[in-house]
Amino acid sequence: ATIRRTEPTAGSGDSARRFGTQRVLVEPDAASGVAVMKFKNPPVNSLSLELLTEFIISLEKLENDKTFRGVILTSDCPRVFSAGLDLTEMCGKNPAHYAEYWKAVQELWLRLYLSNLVLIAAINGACPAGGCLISLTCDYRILADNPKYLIGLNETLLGIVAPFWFKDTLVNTIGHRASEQALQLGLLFLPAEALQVGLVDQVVPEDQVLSTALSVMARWMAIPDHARQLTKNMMRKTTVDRLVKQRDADIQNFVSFISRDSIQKSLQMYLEKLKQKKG
Ligand SMILES: CCCCCCCC/C=C/C/C=C/C(=O)SCCNC(=O)CCNC(=O)[C@H](O)C(C)(C)COP(=O)(O)OP(=O)(O)OC[C@H]1O[C@@H](n2cnc3c(N)ncnc32)[C@H](O)[C@@H]1OP(=O)(O)O
Repeated sequence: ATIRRTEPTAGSGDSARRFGTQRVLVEPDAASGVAVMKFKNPPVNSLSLELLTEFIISLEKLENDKTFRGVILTSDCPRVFSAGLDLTEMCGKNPAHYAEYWKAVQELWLRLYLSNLVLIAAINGACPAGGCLISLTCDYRILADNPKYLIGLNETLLGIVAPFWFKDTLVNTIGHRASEQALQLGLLFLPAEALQVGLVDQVVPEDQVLSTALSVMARWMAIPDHARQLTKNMMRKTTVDRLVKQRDADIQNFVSFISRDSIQKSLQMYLEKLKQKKG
């Protein structure tokens, strides 16, 4: 993927010179040190290998540019933040592809979860499974108050299982008992429920998600970076190390699990159900 610069937005000067890739738009504001990263992989921002790769490249570019201290993650696709991992990457492929794909999923989580940036999820659409995981890696989550925008780790509804580091991220956010129930039942929470259980930090009207994210960002960026970053690292490093210590085993575990005939059948049936739903 190549990073492309696009023309500055009207009346904004150099600080808003947008850049990004085909599937990840980056709207940087050097003056404030905040960049907005938008997933743009229509129709539902499914986390394809290309999107994951482009996301990692764009995130790394922002982390290496000391101008930026905070990133807001949001969607350029209407009604959906992200539909989660791209199911077509996990069925009908070969073990080598599954391994490559899972390595990219791990990489995205590792980079987001321990990022030195302030990360705020401006959740402007449905946020199941992998989409929910991305929002959980952020420091703060704002969800649009729309009953269609469900959020949760619903993997069991597909007949699969969220891996331990998905589980750990959820437990770190909503606690063990709430996670135990949510993961086993594959719960997708309504905005009010997500707020109540602590899955999101704020629920606001849809047209206020981005502005709320910007004002929350200002509050987080008022904290001296080094102190905040060391504290974030203190809170999250044990969780990250659990995966780092067994990354290859986790990949092998994924490949053997996803390659099972029963799992392949579940995923194919789930994909077909998604397509029938439209018919
Ligand atoms: C013992 C331990 C073992 C551990 C090993 C690990 C095991 C594996 C772990 C996996 C973790 C998995 C995480 C995931 O993220 S799996 C993906 C889960 N995602 C979902 O369940 C969401 C599915 N999608 C939806 O619910 C809806 O699409 C929506 C609410 C997001 C949006 O609805 P709507 O706007 O009505 O759009 P459509 O449903 O019509 O979809 C449009 C189009 O997109 C296709 N599509 C939707 N979601 C996905 C997806 N996740 N991947 C690929 N494609 C998707 C859908 O099929 C439609 O396609 P079209 O008909 O061709 O247009």
